[in-house]
Amino acid sequence: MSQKIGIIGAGAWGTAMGISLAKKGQEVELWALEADVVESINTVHENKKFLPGFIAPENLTASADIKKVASGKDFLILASPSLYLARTMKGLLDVPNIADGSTCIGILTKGFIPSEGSPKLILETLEGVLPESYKKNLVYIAGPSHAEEVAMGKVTGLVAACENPRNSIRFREALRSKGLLVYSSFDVIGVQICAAAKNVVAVAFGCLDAIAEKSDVFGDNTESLLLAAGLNEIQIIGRAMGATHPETFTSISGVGDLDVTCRSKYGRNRRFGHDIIQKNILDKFSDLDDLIARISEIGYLPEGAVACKYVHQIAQERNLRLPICNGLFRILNKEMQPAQFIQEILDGMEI
Ligand SMILES: NC(=O)C1=CN([C@@H]2O[C@H](COP(=O)(O)OP(=O)(O)OC[C@H]3O[C@@H](n4cnc5c(N)ncnc54)[C@H](O)[C@@H]3O)[C@@H](O)[C@H]2O)C=CC1
Ligand SMILES: O=C(CO)COP(=O)(O)O
Repeated sequence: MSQKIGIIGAGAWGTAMGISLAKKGQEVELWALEADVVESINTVHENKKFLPGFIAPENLTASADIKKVASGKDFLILASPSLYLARTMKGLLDVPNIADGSTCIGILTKGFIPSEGSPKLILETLEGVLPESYKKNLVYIAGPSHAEEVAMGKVTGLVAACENPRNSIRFREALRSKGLLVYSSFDVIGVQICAAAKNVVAVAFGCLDAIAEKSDVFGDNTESLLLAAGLNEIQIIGRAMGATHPETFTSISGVGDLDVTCRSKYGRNRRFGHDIIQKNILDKFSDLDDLIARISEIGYLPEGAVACKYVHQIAQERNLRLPICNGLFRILNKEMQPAQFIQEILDGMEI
């Protein structure tokens, strides 16, 4: 039976998910901030700005009216970048099917949300904003899933994490197709940490990858060393923040997503690491706060740069030893030259 699905955020990932769902026959409406994105999806069935080259079925439509997109939907999928997610959600609280809790909500965003105290996880933040009935009922969806490959229908595995198994199963059934395999998890904290922190490691990986291209000292072996040490740091953060299932880190949402984000040609965090070394992209920013405030000037979205600020704060507050994440923080904050970076983190990391 066709279900009504709204997607908030027509970037590459929201659009690719919309294409996948529409191909399944679901009725999908996408909210786009940009008028030209609405226009291009509704006329030529392509998101020319964020996912060019992929044609959507006609049952995927777009609108600039966010409340209309959220209204009357069985499922609502949030796909905004972490910087805008909480603000965007607050604009939807008076939509009747959200106010009464009848729409099942899933989140695709990867990152942390700043707060007055310690940075928060996404579900924790949204639970603080949404009606009480959404507590323990939001579904967090992550895994190794570059938008381009999902839009192509390449076989992809996702994890739907929720403390209420009824909701993860509802999302699993709604999303799954021949190309999209969806598994359930109860470890909402572990899956969120993996999704946010792997982006930080992937920026560091991109730096190493660019350095290794011209190096007699670093190569593929060194990259695997960084990847394994990065997974170790992700586990340290996860354990400190309350991940409940150790196997999350070795699942597709852990090592799987870390691997694809570090190694895929589509990876933007990896690309950002490359651009730090090859294009001196940090030259135009004074420090990490300046970079985050002007992130759109990069021209693509490296969530790992934003998450790095919050991982650093969490590490300081909880006294966590994270040489890769903290080393990258010092680079992005202009406290250390990229050239020093790799050797320093290799000297300091533990596997
Ligand atoms: N692209 C991918 O392959 C995947 C992305 N994700 C995650 O999905 C989230 C969204 O990423 P993408 O779709 O790739 O983004 P994108 O880089 O393709 O698009 C940027 C998005 O930001 C929105 N935006 C810009 N300024 C805004 C504002 N002031 N208020 C609200 N929205 C604003 C744009 O409308 C657009 O939807 C991120 O957290 C990302 O880590 C997760 C898995 C895969
Ligand atoms: O989360 C992703 C893949 O699972 C996307 O990673 P990038 O943002 O680095 O492209």
